[in-house]
Order: sequence, then structure tokens, then C-alpha cells
Amino acid sequence: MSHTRSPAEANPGLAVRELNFHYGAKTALDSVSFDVEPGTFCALLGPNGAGKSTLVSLLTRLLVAPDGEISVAGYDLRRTPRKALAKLGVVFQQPALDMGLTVRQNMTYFAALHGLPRSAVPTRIDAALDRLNMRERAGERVRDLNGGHRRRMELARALMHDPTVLLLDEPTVGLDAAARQSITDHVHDLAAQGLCILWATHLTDEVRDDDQLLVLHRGQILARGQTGDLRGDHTLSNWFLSQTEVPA
Ligand SMILES: Nc1ncnc2c1ncn2[C@@H]1O[C@H](COP(=O)(O)OP(=O)(O)OP(=O)(O)O)[C@@H](O)[C@H]1O
Repeated sequence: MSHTRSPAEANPGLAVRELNFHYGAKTALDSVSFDVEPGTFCALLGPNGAGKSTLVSLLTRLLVAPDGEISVAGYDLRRTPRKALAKLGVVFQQPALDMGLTVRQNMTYFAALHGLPRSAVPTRIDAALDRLNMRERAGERVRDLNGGHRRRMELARALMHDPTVLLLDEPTVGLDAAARQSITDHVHDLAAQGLCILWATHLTDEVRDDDQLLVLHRGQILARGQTGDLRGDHTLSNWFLSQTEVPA
């Protein structure tokens, strides 16, 4: 069955149009619209309670919005969910790894969940681990890895099915400064290789001046654009506070 492409589906990366979501009487997202093009690192910056997790849940279809439109790599998430989700990689806030299995065993298990052809799995795993400089860790048990390497493994796992869009929900929670830096560097490299990245965070020091920025506050997009242009002469932290502070 064919259908007319919507404006959102014209974006080969991620497109969101007029998304609303309510928990009972509580509005969590209010007319949220944005685009992230391939080859772009886009930070979704919002204080606690802004609606970031709700948005991630809608993008991954854990929740379904009553209206609005989401398109992943040109596939509408409502009309063609399997195709859209096949183009989406996700790193959730809470690690989901079997500590007793090796890196390769964890990834093999995940490949099966994705329905990747058995014969292709070893090559896919090696390629994904190479992208994160993790191949030499393939035989180690996850419990023996440090927090930074565990996260890198999860990133590699999220890339195994070759997604176009990569979604990360506060991926540096619980990591020390060096590991945080390493993960942010790796994910910027992935954007430079052509991936479309949406990185949800409440930490301004994870955002660079040439990143795209979406500021989410109380369910609404308050600002969008290139980070350096938006912050002007202010530090990002001060500018962000001025955007999101609640008058006393
Ligand atoms: N299950 C729920 N029932 C009712 N309200 C909810 C529920 N989940 C979230 N909310 C509310 O919706 C709003 C958005 O929450 P959400 O968790 O999406 O924000 P967030 O930006 O991810 O915050 P955090 O960084 O603290 O996780 C908040 O006001 C929150 O209290």
C-alpha cells in the first residue's frame, strides 16, 4: 500500500511534528516539533521533569501519542512501525546487560532479538565493536568491565542493526569524568560518520558549540538552533538557566 509522504517523512533522519502527551491531567509534552538531519549531533537539553524521558518513550514506541507525527529515516512510526524501529538504535538510561555473559555473548543475544540473520551476526558484532574501539574486549565478561566500557559496549550493541538514528537517554549517568568524555567523543564521531544523533541530557557541559540544541522545558521546546549561536556571549550553563528558571 502506498501513501503520500508527509513533510516529516521527507527528512531522512528524525522528524517530530506536533507531539502532545498527557499523564492524566498532567501535560508532559505540548506541541513538540523538531528535525534532526543525518550527520548531526543534536542535544536535547532539559531540566528534571522537562519531558525528555516521555519523548524518548514516544520515539521508541514504549508509549504511543494520541496525535502528532514521528518519522525515522523517512518511515512514519505510526503507519510503518517495524520499518521505523529497524532504523532506530537506542541506549537507555539504565544499563540492560547480563553481567555474567561476555561482551560477544550479550551482543549475540541482542542480535537474535533483532532478527539479524545468524550467518551475519559475527561480522556485525565485530564491525559494531570496531566502531567503538571495543573489539579486544569481546571475550571479557561484562562484570569485569568498568562503567565506561560497559556503556561503549551498549553503544556498539545499539549500532549492530545499522540504524540511521541513534537515541541516547542521559547515557553518562553514573560515569566518571574521563568515561563521560570518552562516550561524548565517541558519539560525536558517530555523528561525523553520518548518523543522526539525539542525546538527551540535563548537563550543559556535554554540549558543544557546533552541536544542534533543543531546549525542552515543561513539555515545550523553548529554543532550537546551533548551540554557539544560541548562547551568544553567555556560558551555556548561564544561558540555559536564564531560559529555564522559574520566577520566584
Ligand atoms: N507515569 C507518570 N504519571 C504522571 N506524571 C508523570 C509520569 N511520568 C512522568 N510524569 C510527569 O511528566 C513530566 C515529564 O516527565 P519526564 O520523566 O518525561 O521528564 P524528564 O525530562 O525525563 O525528567 P528526568 O530527567 O527527571 O527523568 C514531569 O512533570 C513528570 O512528573
